[in-house]
Amino acid sequence: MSGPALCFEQVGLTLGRTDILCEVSLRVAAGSVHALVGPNGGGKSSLVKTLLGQTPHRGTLTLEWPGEQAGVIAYVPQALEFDRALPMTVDDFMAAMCQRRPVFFGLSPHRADAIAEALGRVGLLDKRRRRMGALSGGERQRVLLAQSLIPAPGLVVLDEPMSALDEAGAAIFERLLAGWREAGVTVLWIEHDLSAVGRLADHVTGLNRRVLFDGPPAPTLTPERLMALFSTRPAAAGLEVAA
Ligand SMILES: Nc1ncnc2c1ncn2[C@@H]1O[C@H](COP(=O)(O)OP(=O)(O)OP(=O)(O)O)[C@@H](O)[C@H]1O
Repeated sequence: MSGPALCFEQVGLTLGRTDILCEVSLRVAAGSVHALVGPNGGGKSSLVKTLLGQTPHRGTLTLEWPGEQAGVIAYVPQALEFDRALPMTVDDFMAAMCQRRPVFFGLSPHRADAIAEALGRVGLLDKRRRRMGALSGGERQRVLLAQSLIPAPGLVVLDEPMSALDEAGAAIFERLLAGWREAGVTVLWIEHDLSAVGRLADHVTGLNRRVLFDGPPAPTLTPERLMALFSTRPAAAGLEVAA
């Protein structure tokens, strides 16, 4: 399914007395892979939370879906902790995320094939009966990616999806990203690995409470801009658009 364009206009967020986001305006093109980069605490997850309706905000936020109806939004969080003793298997988790039928009735026949296919795509078919709490961090991250595939999304929101992945996991992630790109899905991707962003994103926005730069990765990710972005004090400068 083709993805929407996203339009953030003058989005602001203040929690307590702290300004988390200040006048953030940016556009994410339909069907593009758009990376958000910036320092810890720079407001990337908060911006995503405004998009997902999880936090009140100022300004406007528009999703422009290509058809009459809004499509599916998939979200892959940074991490998910599970008690090691919790008797929830990978299959149970996938069922809870992807089907309407209560998990205690088992996998819905309607979704079983899709769940098997998604777990196969992330290389976890052989671990489907393992408890979520017994998986490694990277394996859990792969499960989080698998659940984002069902039902087929038009918009995928990723919060540091590669942080726990090894080389094989990163290759799997890259294949998923290529699939989304090919299908015209819009991907908004928070990432700290700037070389991955340079290699895989169509567009990158530098965020530290406000937008410090915005453009295609190659001309935009200059040492000077990165220095300004990751310096301890958020720059007062506003939007800078790369050619
Ligand atoms: N409920 C809250 N009340 C007050 N401050 C908050 C609240 N939630 C988040 N913050 C603050 O908002 C700022 C932005 O946090 P956010 O998680 O959006 O940053 P981030 O760019 O995603 O960081 P990271 O790269 O570390 O994941 C942080 O300084 C954080 O402490």
